[in-house]
Formats: sequence, structure tokens, C-alpha cells
Amino acid sequence: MTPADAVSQTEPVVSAGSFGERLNGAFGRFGRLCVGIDPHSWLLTEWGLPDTAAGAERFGRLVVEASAGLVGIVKPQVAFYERFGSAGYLALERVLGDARAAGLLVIADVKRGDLGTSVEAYGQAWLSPGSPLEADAITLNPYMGVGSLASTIALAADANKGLFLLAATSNPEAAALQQAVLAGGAQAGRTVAASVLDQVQDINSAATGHAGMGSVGVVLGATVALADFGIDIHAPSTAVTTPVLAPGFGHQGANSADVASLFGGYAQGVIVSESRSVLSAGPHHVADEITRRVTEAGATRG
Ligand SMILES: O=c1ccn([C@@H]2O[C@H](COP(=O)(O)O)[C@@H](O)[C@H]2O)c(=O)[nH]1
Repeated sequence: MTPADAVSQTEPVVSAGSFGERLNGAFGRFGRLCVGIDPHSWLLTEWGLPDTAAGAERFGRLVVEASAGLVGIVKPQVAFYERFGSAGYLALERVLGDARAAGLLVIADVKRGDLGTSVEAYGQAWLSPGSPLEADAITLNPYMGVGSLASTIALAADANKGLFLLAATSNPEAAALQQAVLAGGAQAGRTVAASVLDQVQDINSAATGHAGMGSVGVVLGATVALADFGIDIHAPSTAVTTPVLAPGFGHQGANSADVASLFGGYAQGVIVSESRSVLSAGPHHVADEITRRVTEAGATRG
């Protein structure tokens, strides 16, 4: 059975509408778990695969096959394919193709950022319909200024795609930078992280007319205390639900049962992202592990 067959035997896939609407559909049907596709060298070995582009392709396609019909979202970590150069990109294109054919929402974890014209080219590569690398959403690095991403934000909106801007990431090394307080400009006095979140909420409010799920989200790590980043989880500044890509569950220590206490008023938009904790089950048990973790995250369904 192909991944697409697995999905077509269940309910119809929400394949139309804005990224926010499709994300909301995925939450309603499958819950919040997002399976990361991270072919670490050691994982390929554990899966009995070579540490090559072909190994990473097989790995990714097996993870997609196991995920289809169990979760609504996958997140390939592009870095693990990029390490094999053009062969790695070809492998990734095939993994992305399988995932999209299976009706999975694909968040390509690319973490791109640059000045406007250059970051727009990244948007064209990853978000243009028909592009070989087409995904449903990508991660962006806003540290050249959220304004530098304007052309890609517009491109994503036109193509019904999504974006996730890094705000408070799960790694401890980021805290000093992301907790720093802005000295000037419209966001003076806010932390870097809170300022990114504020600007994303403004973009979503302007785009959605103050209701529903936005299509531009933030990355908020599940391993960090958001209050330390100047983010008041009890007071989202808008009625629009902000999509939150939340890595840090599983291997990095956070527990999906804690979504409500970790994210408060933002919990409704949280995507529980897990890679190693799921993938280390190995090729024969990964589907069981996904099922177990979907059940665990069940209390947090949308
Ligand atoms: O703040 C961030 C942003 C991205 N990541 C990425 O998510 C996965 C996490 O993998 P686990 O195995 O579940 O720890 C990985 O691809 C990271 O690059 C993150 O961890 N934190």
C-alpha cells in the first residue's frame, strides 16, 4: 500500500484553503503530533541504512509511509539532506513528493533568512507551487529583521503556504540573544523573542480579519520558560490563533502532556514536534511509536 492509499482509505484530506485552515484541519483529524524526518548518521546506521543520500531517501520515505494516516504533519530537517549535496536534494525532493502525495502537511525546516530579494528566492524555492522542493510551510530566521521577510510573507500568502519565524528556540545557547531587549524602534523595550511574536500576530490579524488560525507562526521551544523571553503566555494579543511550531518534546525533555501549562493561551496553535524520540524506534516499530505518541498527545487535540 502506498502512503497515498493509506490516507485515501480514511477521511478526506483538508487540501484546500490557507495554510492556517489546513493546519486546523490536520489538528482536528489527527491531533498535534508532527513527526520530524531527521536522518542523523547514527539513526541511518540503526535503521540498517547507509549514511548516504540513498540511505537518507529510503529513511525519509519509510518515515512518510509510517506517518501517513496516523499524523497530519511531518517536518523534514533539510540539513540532514543538504550534507549530501545535490544527491541529498534529489533524495529530499522524493521524500517531499511522497509526503505531499500522502496528504501530509510538510513543514520544511530550512531556517532561511536574508535581505528581502534573497529571502524571496528562498520562498520561491520552497513554497512555489510546482517547485521540486515544494513544501506547505518553511521555518525562517528573522534576525535580519522581520521586515526583511516581507516579500516571502506575501509570496506565502499568495500561494496559501505557511511560515514559522524563530522566536524562542529550544536550544539553551539562544537565550541571551532572544531575551535581549530592543533599544529602539516601534518594539523598543520588548525582547527580541516577544517582538517577533508581536509582529507575527499583527501579520495574522491583518490577513485573517481577527478570527481563525493564522498562516504565519512562530517557533517556541517546549524546553524553555517563555516568561524568561518576555512572553506572557496568558495574554495572546490577538484573537487569531498563532500557529506555534514547538520542538523540544521527546528527546530534548519536554512532555506533550504539558502543552497547556507550557503554552497557556497559545496552546491552541501548538504543533508538538518530535524527531529522535520517534525515529529511534527503528524501521519496524516506528509506526507503533507514532501511534503511542499520538495517543499521549491526545489530550492536546485541536
Ligand atoms: O528551536 C528549535 C528549532 C528547531 N529545532 C529542530 O527540531 C528538531 C528537533 O529534533 P528532536 O530529535 O525532536 O530533538 C531538529 O530538527 C532541530 O533542528 C529544534 O530542535 N529547536
